[in-house]
Amino acid sequence: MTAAFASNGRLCVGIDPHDGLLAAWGLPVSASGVRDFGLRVVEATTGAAGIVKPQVAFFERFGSAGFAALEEVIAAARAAGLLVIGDVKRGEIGSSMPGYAGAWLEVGGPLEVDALTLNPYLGVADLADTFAAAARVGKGAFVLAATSNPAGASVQAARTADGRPVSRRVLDDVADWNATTGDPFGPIGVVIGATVDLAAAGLGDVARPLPVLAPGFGHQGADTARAREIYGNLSEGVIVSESRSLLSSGPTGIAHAISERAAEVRGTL
Ligand SMILES: O=C(O)c1cc(=O)[nH]c(=O)n1[C@@H]1O[C@H](COP(=O)(O)O)[C@@H](O)[C@H]1O
Repeated sequence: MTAAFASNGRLCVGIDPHDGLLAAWGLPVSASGVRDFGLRVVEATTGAAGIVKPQVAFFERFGSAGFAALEEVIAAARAAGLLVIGDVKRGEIGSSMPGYAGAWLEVGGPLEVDALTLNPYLGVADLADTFAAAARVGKGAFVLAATSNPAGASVQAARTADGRPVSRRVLDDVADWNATTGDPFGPIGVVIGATVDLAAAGLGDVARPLPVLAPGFGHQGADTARAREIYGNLSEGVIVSESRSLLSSGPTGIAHAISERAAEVRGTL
C-alpha cells in the first residue's frame, strides 16, 4: 500500500455516471453513455491522479451491456496505469464469496480490479477468504466501517456485545487480519466517511495504521482541506475519494479540476 501511495497518490476519482451528469456531458442515459463517460474520466485522470473508483451500480442498471461498458472502462484505466477500486459493495456468507472474488479479483478476468469495496454485514470473518484471495495476487479490499451517509450510524454506531461500536469492531477485525500477513498497513482497508464524527463512531483513538477509503468530501459536505484534521491518527492511510464534485466540472473542465484537487490532497495529507 505504501508503494501504491507513492506511485499513484492519494486522490481517487469516482466514476459515477448519474443521469444528470450524463446529460450535462452531452451523453445518453444508456450503456454507451456510461461507457463514454467512464472512458473520458479515465482519460482526464491519467497524468493528473492515480486512482479511479467506478461505481458499479450506474453500470449494472443496463444489464449485460452495462457490464460490457464497465469492462471497457476498467481495462482502459488499468492500461493507463491507474489503480482501480471497484465500488461493488459485495458481502455474502463465506461459501458464496468465492463467486465475487472470482469476478473482481481474478488476474486476467474481464472485471479485474485492484481492490473492491466489501460490506461486512454478514460478519468480517466471512470475508477473510476474499481478503486472502486479494492478498495472494497483490490486490486489496476496503470494508465498510463508518459510511458517509447519515443513516449509516443507525447500525454502525450500535454497540456490540463487548461494548465496541460496530464500526470499531469492523476496523479492529480488519486490522487483526492485516497483522496476520506481516504487513500491518494493508492490504485490507476500511471505508470511513469524511462526514463521520470519528470520536463518536469509536474511531478517534485507533493506534494501528491501515488504508482508509474516504468518501464524503465535496458534494456530501466535507472539506478536502480538513482531511488531516478529520482523520487524525488514521490520516497516513487516507485516500480522498470524490465523485460529483469533480465530475460536475464537465468534460472540458474535469482534467483541470482533478489536477487541482490532487495538488490540494498532496498539500493536505
Ligand atoms: O464505498 C464508497 O465509496 C462509499 C462509501 C461511503 O460511505 N459513502 C459513499 O459515498 N461512498 C461512495 O462514494 C461515492 C460518493 O460520491 P460523491 O458524493 O459524488 O463524491 C458514491 O459512489 C458512493 O457510493
